[in-house]
Amino acid sequence: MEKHILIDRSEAVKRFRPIAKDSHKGLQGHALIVGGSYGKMGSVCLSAKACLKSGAGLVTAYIPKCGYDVVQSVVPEAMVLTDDYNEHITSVNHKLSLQAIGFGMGMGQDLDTHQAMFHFLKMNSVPLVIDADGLNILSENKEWLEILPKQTILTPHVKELERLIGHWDSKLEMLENVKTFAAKYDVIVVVKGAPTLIVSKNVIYENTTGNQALATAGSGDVLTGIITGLSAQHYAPADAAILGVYVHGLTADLAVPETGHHAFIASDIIHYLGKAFLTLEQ
Ligand SMILES: NC(=O)C1=CN([C@@H]2O[C@H](COP(=O)(O)OP(=O)(O)OC[C@H]3O[C@@H](n4cnc5c(N)ncnc54)[C@H](OP(=O)(O)O)[C@@H]3O)[C@@H](O)[C@H]2O)[C@@H](O)CC1
Ligand SMILES: Nc1ncnc2c1ncn2[C@@H]1O[C@H](COP(=O)(O)OP(=O)(O)O)[C@@H](O)[C@H]1O
Ligand SMILES: [Mg+2]
Repeated sequence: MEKHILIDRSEAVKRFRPIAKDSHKGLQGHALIVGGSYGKMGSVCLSAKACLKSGAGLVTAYIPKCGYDVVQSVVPEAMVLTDDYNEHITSVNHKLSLQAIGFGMGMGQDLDTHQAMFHFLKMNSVPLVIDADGLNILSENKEWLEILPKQTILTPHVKELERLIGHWDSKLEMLENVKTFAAKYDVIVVVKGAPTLIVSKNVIYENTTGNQALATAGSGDVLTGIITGLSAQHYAPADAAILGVYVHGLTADLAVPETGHHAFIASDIIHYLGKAFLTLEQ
């Protein structure tokens, strides 16, 4: 029989590791956030900042040239590498030693960007989180799923999931199809929604945190940053996904008594991350 596990505080605490007193930024992991295109650089800012605020020691953003001033100004803690091209990504060239990569937010789907993603996937062996246009490009090139690093984390919302695995008629059929897909390609699928479900090795995890305040632009970009930040700290991929989804939802639960549902925006997820992580240390 399949296992169905609710992600509650005890499941999160089981996985959470406080930061060691003698740690330093080198030990906290270096994450690369690859994404952005003209008009969608905010997605990278949100991801990079969430990644830092989840404990990653170093974060570099890899973006098209036009986003340089934006990311340097909005997230001064992050380093920035730029593509040769101005408005979208055409290659992913770096010589960094990395512990995790978050890929795809705001990236667009230009054909040059397809090529860049293919060459990147062929060369890359670093733990990977793929979101948004990274998923959309994969959906157009399904044979590339074979070259993903094992246990890559995919974070589709329902529409992105449908592009990836095709149509379903019931939630049961969707879950069956996601399980088959996850097993075939040895990936972890975070099916974002209300509630978010995580499918990993034939186990379905159902998140218990979060609310409708998260129905706001950029909240998925923040989740990708959080999961990438945890992956950079050597959390096993499933643990990074489970803990990431839990704290992401918890920020909204903690915030709503103060912000209400309407005024809560993706930056507030980042703002409340400290309070959310603190609940796990108590
Ligand atoms: N500030 C920035 O820079 C931001 C940049 N962003 C970047 O923009 C790019 C495009 O991403 P995207 O998700 O907006 O476009 P897309 O995949 O076509 O999905 C849209 C359609 O999907 C559906 N849908 C979505 N969620 C659903 C759900 N839970 N449950 C059910 N359906 C759902 C819904 O379809 P409908 O229901 O209207 O048929 C909706 O109209 C991407 O790179 C992203 O990173 C954004 O992150 C925003 C902030
Ligand atoms: N009504 C809701 N209840 C709980 N979580 C929600 C709700 N609406 C959206 N979310 C969460 O917000 C995030 C939205 O991600 P996504 O659609 O990728 O946003 P974006 O692309 O704008 O960053 C997901 O983590 C999803 O689970
Ligand atoms: Mg998204």
